[in-house]
Amino acid sequence: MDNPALEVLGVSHAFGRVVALRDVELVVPRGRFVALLGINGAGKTTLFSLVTRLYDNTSGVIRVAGHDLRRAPGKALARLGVVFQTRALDSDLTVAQNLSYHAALHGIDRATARARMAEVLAQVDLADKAGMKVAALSGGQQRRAEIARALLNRPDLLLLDEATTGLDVRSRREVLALVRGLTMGGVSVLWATHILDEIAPEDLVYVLHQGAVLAHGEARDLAGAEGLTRAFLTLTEAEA
Ligand SMILES: Nc1ncnc2c1ncn2[C@@H]1O[C@H](COP(=O)(O)OP(=O)(O)OP(=O)(O)O)[C@@H](O)[C@H]1O
Repeated sequence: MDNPALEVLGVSHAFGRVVALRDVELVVPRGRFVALLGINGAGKTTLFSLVTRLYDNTSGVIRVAGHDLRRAPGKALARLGVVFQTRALDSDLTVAQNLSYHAALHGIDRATARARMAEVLAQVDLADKAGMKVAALSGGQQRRAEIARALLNRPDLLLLDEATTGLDVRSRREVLALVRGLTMGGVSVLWATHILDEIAPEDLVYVLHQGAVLAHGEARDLAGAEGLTRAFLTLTEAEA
């Protein structure tokens, strides 16, 4: 259990001539909320696609909870929960139907799935919505249902790609608070965002720009006296 939840070591990726990631080094320690901060095109989704094995990483090493993604993909992916940018639930099915389908995909037996469903719906405060069609939920509730889905296999590491996109201010705050709360229960989080005010002073932050990590550390240290927005602009403008 001492291994970091995620280690990305010397990882690069290109789409033809477009270099999307350059020698990226990133670590998510156990129980931490880590923000991956970058503007559109920085490489956040590409990094997530490598960690989820949508793309094969041909350079460097990626380990999830100590399991090498190339040598032991099954073990590594079993420790992972993912909330993608695009909606992943079937809106014509109920929350419970969506979750049981996903549990079956993970090879979780029916009795365990039923218990886990109750557990994860309570974690995201949707215990009373299991029987509702996804289409009837608010945007914030749908995001929470997606987080519940990602928690079904009790992951060590939760990846969320721009999870608050399209949500109003209140729902955004709720989703963020909920995910931060999960770290108290031992889940480690990698939260990709371009929204600076989603980051708290105690968070670990990786600033990704044009595929490279420009800086990392606790947000309060990166922000210094000038504040995080100014520090981010200074870092990324120097590279523009
Ligand atoms: N399938 C692809 N084919 C070609 N180029 C791609 C592909 N996917 C991403 N890219 C390019 O790789 C770079 C990184 O893109 P990526 O989607 O990872 O960034 P991002 O930080 O997730 O941005 P966004 O927030 O807009 O999703 C960009 O220059 C993008 O145009």
